[in-house]
Amino acid sequence: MLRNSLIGSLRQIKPILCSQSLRSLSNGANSGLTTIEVDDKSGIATLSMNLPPVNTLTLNLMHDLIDSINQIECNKSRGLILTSSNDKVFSAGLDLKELYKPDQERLKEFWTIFQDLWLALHLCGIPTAAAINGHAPAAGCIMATACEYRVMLPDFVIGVHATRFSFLVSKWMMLSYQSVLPRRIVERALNQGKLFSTQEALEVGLIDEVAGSKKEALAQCAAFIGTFDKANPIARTLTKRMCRDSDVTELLRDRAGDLRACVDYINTPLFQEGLSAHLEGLKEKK
Ligand SMILES: CC/C=C\C/C=C\CCCC/C=C/C(=O)SCCNC(=O)CCNC(=O)[C@H](O)C(C)(C)COP(=O)(O)OP(=O)(O)OC[C@H]1O[C@@H](n2cnc3c(N)ncnc32)[C@H](O)[C@@H]1OP(=O)(O)O
Repeated sequence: MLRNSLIGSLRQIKPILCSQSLRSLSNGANSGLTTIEVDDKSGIATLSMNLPPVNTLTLNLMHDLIDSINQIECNKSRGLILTSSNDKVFSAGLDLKELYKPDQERLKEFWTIFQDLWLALHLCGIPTAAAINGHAPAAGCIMATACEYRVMLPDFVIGVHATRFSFLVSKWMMLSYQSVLPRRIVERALNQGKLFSTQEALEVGLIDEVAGSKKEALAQCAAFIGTFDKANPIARTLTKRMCRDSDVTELLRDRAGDLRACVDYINTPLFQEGLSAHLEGLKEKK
């Protein structure tokens, strides 16, 4: 919807054609893996991921997230807060089972929808914030960095630890990380495969605030969204897009090339062996 129009022209505002009223958000044709609650007073929408046990980004969850982001934008909510219904995990990142000995066509679909989700979050016209109420490794962290503000609960971890199991990240994922953290910290953290504790994440600036509870985190995100009250919404949206233009263009200029590179890499023995060991490690943890 709004995001798709940007593929043609990043600087243009697409007229909002949606006709649903603000309070009538439903999950329509999606699989029900997300819920949307709109606060009557503030008009802010809370978008919760709800795929037990750990909100892995499966094809269906990513589809539902994109659908929900589009609905929230179309219904002219004042802002979007991304969070999780699970009280220990924000999101465990991409569904590793989709990457292990994958069916090639499904893998292409999977990677393409991951690109779509990143674009949907990155280009969302309204203010966005993440209430990180649990662990946020890998793509869980990338989703949070695509939002404009991050509030996290104590005693969890966040970061992109891909190199620990011989994964690479695409340049657009690195840019997302780099839009929040200084380049030298990103370089070191990506190379180390570092997962930051909540306190470390606050100290380096990966998150903006720590909250004592989910309720507080949601309130802090809402307060952040309220800071835009004096800005004209259209001017704000255009300015946000201008600020994000180079990162988004990096992906849009060659989406097919990114897809090819990822599919090729995922099919290498290096990747598959690292992934197999990682999956074993997750099983042995029990
Ligand atoms: C040019 C570029 C080239 C190439 C690109 C190539 C590659 C692309 C990859 C790019 C970057 C990667 C992005 C990703 O997001 S990969 C996903 C990485 N995520 C993880 O490694 C997280 C793993 N999970 C955990 O660490 C823990 O589960 C977590 C989140 C801390 C929660 O812990 P806990 O509450 O104790 O829960 P369990 O560990 O017991 O997990 C419950 C259950 O879920 C299964 N599971 C967990 N995470 C995943 C996952 N990501 N995918 C699939 N399944 C997962 C886990 O195995 C348990 O299953 P069980 O059946 O045993 O109950």
